[in-house]
Amino acid sequence: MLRIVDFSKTYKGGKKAVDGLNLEINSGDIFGFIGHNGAGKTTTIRAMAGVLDFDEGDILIDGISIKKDPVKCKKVTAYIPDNPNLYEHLTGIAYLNFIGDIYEVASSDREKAIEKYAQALELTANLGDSIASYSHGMKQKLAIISALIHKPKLLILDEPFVGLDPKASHTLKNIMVDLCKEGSAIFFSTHVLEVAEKLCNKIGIIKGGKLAAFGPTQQVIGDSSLENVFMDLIETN
Ligand SMILES: Nc1ncnc2c1ncn2[C@@H]1O[C@H](COP(=O)(O)OP(=O)(O)OP(=O)(O)O)[C@@H](O)[C@H]1O
Repeated sequence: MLRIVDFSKTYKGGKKAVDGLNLEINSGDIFGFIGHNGAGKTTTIRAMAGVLDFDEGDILIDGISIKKDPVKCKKVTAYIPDNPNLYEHLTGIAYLNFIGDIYEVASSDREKAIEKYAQALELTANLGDSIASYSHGMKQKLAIISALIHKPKLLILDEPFVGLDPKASHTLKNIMVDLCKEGSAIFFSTHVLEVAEKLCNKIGIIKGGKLAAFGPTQQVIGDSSLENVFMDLIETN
């Protein structure tokens, strides 16, 4: 579903944020992308989502290069940034319908998805309100619902649990598990290692722009814990 091949990104000014990254995620995988601040997670995620240009390597979604056909890739992908920028002057429901229109989701499918996820995330009563009146967590919930309307084959989330209350975090985890059971793949970054350890069947640890560990969670962790493995990797040069 996702193949990252020799991907590197150097920002203007010469900062090489990601250096020769290779990894592969399949349908049904929940992949947790771990790394210290500035390790290169958001850079990778933004390139995957088609919102950041890059010169070196390629990123293939469902077999299609994000460089060669970004529109086709975006049709099967949903991306929730760490700080979603929503259209504040719209109501929640108008925003969801706007996204449904962009992805050409039939109105009955759209209504079902909105009802299901708004109820699960307890946002139904607020959908008629303007987004400008939403709290940070409510905006995040709306962004999550909007990402699920077209049933993406690849769901990309940057720090999805930050700002969500414990119940909403629990609900989101269940939604992620269900989505993967239905054949989607999920790629998310997090600093919450306990969540990654419990939720993910695959883990990648990025350090200084390079992949320091990658594989099935059990293989990466062994007899240790993700926290211990992470600390060992980060502290060795
Ligand atoms: N627009 C930019 N211009 C120049 N350098 C950048 C830019 N964006 C990120 N960087 C640099 O690239 C490196 C990787 O940043 P990135 O945002 O990908 O890290 P991250 O792993 O997501 O970090 P965090 O956990 O703090 O969100 C950092 O050294 C950062 O300073």
